[in-house]
Parts: sequence; structure tokens; C-alpha cells
Amino acid sequence: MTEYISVKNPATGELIEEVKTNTNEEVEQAILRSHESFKAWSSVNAHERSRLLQSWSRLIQENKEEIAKVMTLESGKPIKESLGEVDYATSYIDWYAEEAKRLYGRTIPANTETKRIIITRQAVGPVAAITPWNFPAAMMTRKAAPALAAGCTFVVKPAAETPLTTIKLIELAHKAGIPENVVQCVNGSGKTIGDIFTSSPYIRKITFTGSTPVGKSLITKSANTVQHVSMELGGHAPVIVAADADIDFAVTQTIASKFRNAGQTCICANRVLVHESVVDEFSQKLASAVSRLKVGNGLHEDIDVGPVINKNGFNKVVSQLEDAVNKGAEVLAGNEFDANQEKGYFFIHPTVLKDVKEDMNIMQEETFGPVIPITTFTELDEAIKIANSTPFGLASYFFTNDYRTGVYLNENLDFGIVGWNDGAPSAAHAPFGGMKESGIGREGGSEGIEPYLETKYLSIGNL
Ligand SMILES: NC(=O)c1ccc[n+]([C@@H]2O[C@H](COP(=O)([O-])OP(=O)(O)OC[C@H]3O[C@@H](n4cnc5c(N)ncnc54)[C@H](O)[C@@H]3O)[C@@H](O)[C@H]2O)c1
Ligand SMILES: O=CCCC(=O)O
Repeated sequence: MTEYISVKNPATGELIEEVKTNTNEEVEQAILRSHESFKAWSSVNAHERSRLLQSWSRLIQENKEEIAKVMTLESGKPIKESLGEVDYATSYIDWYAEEAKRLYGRTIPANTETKRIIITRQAVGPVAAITPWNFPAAMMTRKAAPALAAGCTFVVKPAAETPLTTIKLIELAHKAGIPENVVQCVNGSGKTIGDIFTSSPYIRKITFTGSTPVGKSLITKSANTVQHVSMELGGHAPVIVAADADIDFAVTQTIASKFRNAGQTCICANRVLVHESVVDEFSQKLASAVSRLKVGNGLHEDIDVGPVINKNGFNKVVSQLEDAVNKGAEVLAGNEFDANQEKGYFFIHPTVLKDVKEDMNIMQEETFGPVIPITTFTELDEAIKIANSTPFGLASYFFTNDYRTGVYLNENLDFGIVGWNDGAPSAAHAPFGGMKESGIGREGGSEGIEPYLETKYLSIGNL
């Protein structure tokens, strides 16, 4: 019997579309097609692969408004953010269309006149990707673009909450001339399809963005087939506001970081550590600005913060809030909800908490919702200790105009991404990724194509 995924609008709970799920056999056939088309695609010259990627990017831009609308409908993010995400998504395609032409090898001087040593790079093989709902366009293109540029074939399973954006982007890839078997989309249960991907001898690399527990299980399962793995997992980003920081700037940047996609971004500011001498000024300015943010259906252009994705996401945030307030945190803004379980929408008003302590759950777990917990520090080393006391190591931020403080913080924070007076560090031309349990590998920049390449060493003898 054919099964369907019901894609619903998280701002209203209304059904948008039913998407057919693929049977296990269909997923296996997609993998087989990926395998069978690999040789031809990896042999296409790099300039032609680059040209096809450029056409894909152009077509996405030509359909920008429509894609952004679909993204807002299925993810709930404000339309201005969806439009921004389309640009962000194509920036990865544009970047890797150029990198395709720069997959250089090298020669190594041999230790005898009779030998030559030549190093070349070649595509790793068919790639399987699993992507999350919070950035349905960009998380896919920042995997697909380097994979296709390197000469890999690509099959993606998008999140069940947001398959429509991905389906549209894959259609446009085909329209741009990238062969149908080279870039494919399959839909269905993450666990079932993940198991098929990781056990397939044809898939040579699995690339995942999502939660740390799922990432760990994919790493374990792919060990059996010794697939290459790239993992972009959870975060728990600290923001350190030093005594000398420009407070107004720190407030604006913290808001930009925290409320992107209603706080459902892996690099969102998640814990704000403010020097005790400036905490009152910072908290008051932050709470006042946060209270002015407009919450609602992301299709309306003036909305700053949309709903959280679903009931589970909502319950996690509410339970962190209850725990913090019960343990003595003071609410400076928000802590209000507009939720309807029956209809299926869940809005959380942007919230600021002060007097947060380390034993509160909100300081220990990723929130994935629009809440800013503020705590204080006296010495810089104390802030560093709190910031690093987490298994996560994705993004961190600090605000200071003192270069000694800045260099010291950068060198001591155990995070893959550091924003110094910068709450929005993401860019296609820079390596994005985490340390510790936040992941393996980097996406973006010249680093982002490396995971899709093998190194081949050729030794020519008897010369
Ligand atoms: N580091 C990054 O770049 C980055 C980016 C976005 C999101 N994230 C993280 O993702 C999490 C939120 O996203 P989410 O709720 O969609 O995560 P999730 O792990 O539940 O889901 C992500 C994807 O994995 C699939 N999936 C679920 N269970 C699976 C299983 N057992 N095997 C294989 N696939 C499975 C889902 O269908 C979805 O496509 C947060 O922790 C966030 O920090 C990280
Ligand atoms: O949520 C994770 C991705 C966010 C980003 O790329 O800036």
C-alpha cells in the first residue's frame, strides 16, 4: 500500500501536501542508479560540472519567491528568512561550481631517478545525505554542491517535516541538466532509509545534519560498510559579553543569532554569559528589544519570529523554562505561549531569563527555541570554563573591543566556529562545523569539498 507523509504548516496546523514515501525497494533502486551513473558523472570534465551547477543556481534564483514561500509554509520561518535562505543555499552552489575547477593534484620528488610520484584527487563515490527541517534548502545544497562538483552522485532524504523545498530544488537540478540519476531525492522514515544507506555497499559516503543522537547512530551503523562520514550535529553556543564590550552592538548581534528561525538553528546563541559589571545594562537593553519582536505566521512580511516546528520542540522549550523559573530564574521578557495542540501550532514568545544558574537544564541542553538565558561571570577564565563545560563544540561568540581579551578567548574556546563581535558568521566560503559531539568534518570553504574526495598516490617506476 502506498504511504504518504502529511506535510503541515506549523503556523496553522493545516495540511499543505501529501508526499509519497518510497518503499525500501525504491530506495535501494535509487542507490543502484546512483552507483550505475557514478562512472559517467565522475568522468564529466570539471568545467562542464561547474557549468551545470551554475545553471542549477540560476534556476533556483529565478524561482526564489516560490521556493521561499514553500519553505515558510512547511517550516514556519519568516518569509524574509526564507528568501535569505534561498540566497544562502545558492551561495554554496556558486562556491562549489568554482571549486570544481580547482581540484588540484601534486607531484612529490622521488628518492631515486627511476621513479615519479603523482598525487591525484578523485570522487569518493555515491553519496547519501540526510538533512534536517530547520534549513531545508541550505543544508541540502551545502552537501549536494560539493558532492556534485567533486564528481560524486548524490541521493538525499529530507526531513519529513519539510520535504517540499528539497523536492523542488531537485526538480530544478534536473531542469538545469544534471542527470536524474545523478541527483535524487527519496522520502520516508529516517531510521529505515538511514539503515538502507548505511548498510549499502554502493554508498561510499554518508553526510548528515541533525541531532547528535541520530548522528551517533549513523556513525555506528556506517562502520560496518566503512563509509566516509560527515556529521553536522547539535550545538549549545555560548555568548560571552566582556566588561569592555559595545553593549548596544552585543545586544543586536545576540538577537540576530538567537531568534533566527525562532531559535531553531544549530549555531543559535544558547547561553549568554555577561560580565557582572555590565549585566544590568545588557539585560535591560536586550529585554526591551526582544519585547518588540513580532511573533506570528511567517507569511506576513513584518513577522520576526515564527512558530517552533512541532509539539516535541515546544514541550522541550517549555520544560526548560519551567525548570529555570522553578529554580529561581527571573523572567525579563516573554515566557508566553500561543499554542493549540489540537490544531497543531506552537508559538513561543521571545523570552529573556536573568539569574540563570549552571544547574538549570537550559544551561546544560540545546534549547532549539526562542529563549535567552543570562548568567554572569567575574573573571574571563570562569566564563571560558562555563562555555567549554558541554559535550558540544559547534559555535561560540564573544563581544569585546580589547584585542588581548579577544585573542585569549579565541584560543581557549573549544568550538569549531568563533564569532568575535559577529553573531552571524555563516558563509559558503568559510568552513562550518563542530568539535567534540557537534560533529565530524566541515562544510563550506575549500575544506567543504575535501570529504567528497579520495587521494590517489601513483608511483611510476622503472624509468
Ligand atoms: N551542525 C549543523 O550544521 C546543524 C544544522 C542543522 C541542525 N542541526 C541539529 O539538528 C537538530 C535538529 O534537527 P532535527 O530535529 O531535524 O534532528 P533529527 O536528528 O531528528 O533529524 C534530522 C534528520 O534525520 C532523520 N532521522 C531521524 N531519525 C533517524 C534515524 N534513526 N536514522 C537516520 N535518520 C534519522 C530525520 O528524518 C531528518 O531527516 C538539532 O540538534 C540541531 O542542532 C545541526
Ligand atoms: O542550523 C544550522 C545551520 C545554520 C547555518 O548554516 O548558519
